[in-house]
Amino acid sequence: MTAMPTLVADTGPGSQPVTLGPVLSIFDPVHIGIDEFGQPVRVPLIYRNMLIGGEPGAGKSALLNAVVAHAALSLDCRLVLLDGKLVELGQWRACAEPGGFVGPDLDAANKLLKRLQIMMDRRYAYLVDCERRKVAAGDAFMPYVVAIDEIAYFSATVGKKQDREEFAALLRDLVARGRAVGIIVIAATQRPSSDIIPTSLRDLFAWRFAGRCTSHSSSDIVLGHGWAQQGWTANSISPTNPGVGLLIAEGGTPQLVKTAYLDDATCAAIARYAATLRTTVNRQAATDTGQQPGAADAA
Ligand SMILES: Nc1ncnc2c1ncn2[C@@H]1O[C@H](COP(=O)(O)OP(=O)(O)OP(=O)(O)O)[C@@H](O)[C@H]1O
Repeated sequence: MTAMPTLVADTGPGSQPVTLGPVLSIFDPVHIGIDEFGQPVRVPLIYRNMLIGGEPGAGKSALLNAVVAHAALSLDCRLVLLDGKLVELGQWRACAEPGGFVGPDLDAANKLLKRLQIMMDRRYAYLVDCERRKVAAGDAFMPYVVAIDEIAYFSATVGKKQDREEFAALLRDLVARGRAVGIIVIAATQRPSSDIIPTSLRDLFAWRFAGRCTSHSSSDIVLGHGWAQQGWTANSISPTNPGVGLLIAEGGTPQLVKTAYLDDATCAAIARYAATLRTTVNRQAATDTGQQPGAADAA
């Protein structure tokens, strides 16, 4: 695990400081579950994106929550959450950036993605100035984890066509260009169809997880064309086994995974702990530098 500082929370006048930590790092691989041999499956997410698809109840939100839990506990990254269902990621709201949680509101989602796009452009300008190709651990610019549940809600369900198309274009740009500047997109959909995930978008996700799918073709839409014909299809996963799915990495072969599951109470407890850590570290940073978190991006 990447070494991170232990933090001391000041719990108020007259009380003893409480030591908080340890914490995680977004530069570490994220534990997402176990493989069919019971071995842990850990995926490096930095400089990568993850697509999660599958039928309703397949376990997509559970996987998304496991990844967001790691990100929330990683004080070296910022969190942005777009939740078309409001309650799937709602528990992590206090861990998100100020203004970084959007519920079922397409206008707000587009505004947030536009802000990220501007920040991405500025980060690229900075990298060009420094003659570098990507952000690194310890940079003034922290990685962002952008979690989206559910893509189709914003890109195909609500609002005006023009706004939905704007959402799809902004998402595509973030997924295509965000990696080098530390923007990691984790996006879930219960509609793995070619209108929601065209091949050109799918191929930009280095990690793809297909929970149970209703057909071979929707499994292929997540994993990549031709895998079902070779016997790798999320259509064969039992509907009574949520959380099981096929995970594929760029250029790799699918592997069967049972994802880690955090129930609501556990998510809430981790979220409270992570929010306390984040408040503490932001307060310390403001005291030490006189700057608010994210100041490097605003400069
Ligand atoms: N890894 C897991 N282990 C055990 N149970 C799981 C796991 N993942 C999901 N489940 C169970 O399946 C249920 C549905 O999971 P989840 O809400 O993540 O599905 P989903 O694919 O996001 O569904 P929807 O598209 O309808 O939101 C959970 O409430 C939980 O009971």
